[in-house]
Amino acid sequence: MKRLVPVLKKDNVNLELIMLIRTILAASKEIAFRVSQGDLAGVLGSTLDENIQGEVQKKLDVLSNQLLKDMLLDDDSVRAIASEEEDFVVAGHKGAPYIVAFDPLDGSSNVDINGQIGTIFTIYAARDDVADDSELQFAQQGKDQLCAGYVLYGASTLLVMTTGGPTRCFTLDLTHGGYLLTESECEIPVETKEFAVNIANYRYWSEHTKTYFNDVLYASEDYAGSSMRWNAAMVGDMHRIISRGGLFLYPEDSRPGNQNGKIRLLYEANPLAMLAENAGGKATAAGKRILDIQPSSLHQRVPVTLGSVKQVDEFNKVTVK
Ligand SMILES: O=P(O)(O)OC[C@H]1O[C@](O)(COP(=O)(O)O)[C@@H](O)[C@@H]1O
Ligand SMILES: [Mg+2]
Ligand SMILES: [Mg+2]
Repeated sequence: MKRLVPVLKKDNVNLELIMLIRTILAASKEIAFRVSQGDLAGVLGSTLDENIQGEVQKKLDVLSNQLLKDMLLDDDSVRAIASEEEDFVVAGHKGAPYIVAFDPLDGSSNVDINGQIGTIFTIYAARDDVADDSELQFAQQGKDQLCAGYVLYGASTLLVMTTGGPTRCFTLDLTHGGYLLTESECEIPVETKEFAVNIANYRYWSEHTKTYFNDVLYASEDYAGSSMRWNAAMVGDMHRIISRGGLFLYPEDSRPGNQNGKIRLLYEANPLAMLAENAGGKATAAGKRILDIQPSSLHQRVPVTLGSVKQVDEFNKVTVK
């Protein structure tokens, strides 16, 4: 089985970027260990604090954020970082080449039930035309990501990553502690009958979104025999789609603050959109290619339609007017 670094070298990834990726993965191994210890290490449960999104932070949200933040700010190739759990951009090393954004723990509501959780990350080139700690560092379109990936803390710890080429899957080998290549080129089937959505939100959806469910998913013969899955962790739903196809939906809805849904552009939608596209899938927001969206704020949300090309197109045909 091929190890991570030789694979990245063969992909012509420069050494400095390889070293930065290794920093992120070193933090992910520490998080994987803490997650596996669960109550033994007292890491389950919530804190009394809220993040800028108004979400009560889990202890593991805070712990995984601190691990990534400390290791990244210790890396002298990092100019700045942004995180779901940090209100603002945190400056790193002056003149350094890269900036990193991350969702330290995706699927937080699964922490206390031993459900699927993960870490999502993305790397861009640092901008020299704005201040190191300016939000504008991260006002870059998703198509300019240098690297995007997630680590899934499931039965096995998996890394799914692209550096602009194929989306590849690596498995953490606990015997020597390294990630080994287990899927060289992930491919999302163009057409499937599986979809992922929190159906409990139906009442808050737009008429167009309801029409897609009523007329397409529930009524059309094409979807007879289809099945629904919802992991309550986008990384988990994403990994199923990377593995066997399907559609992930988090539409906008009428609840306060959800006019653009729940998923954050910078450290959730953009990295997963790049992985999906490089695996032959598609990722849109209200019909627009997510990777073409010009970001306007650090924690902005976008409605997400991601997965098998045929299903994404069908959803947009019905819902985008
Ligand atoms: O609670 P809901 O509405 O089902 O939302 C679940 C979604 O929220 C998220 O958990 C948000 O991410 P965080 O856990 O990182 O806050 C997604 O992973 C998941 O797809
Ligand atoms: Mg998340
Ligand atoms: Mg999170």
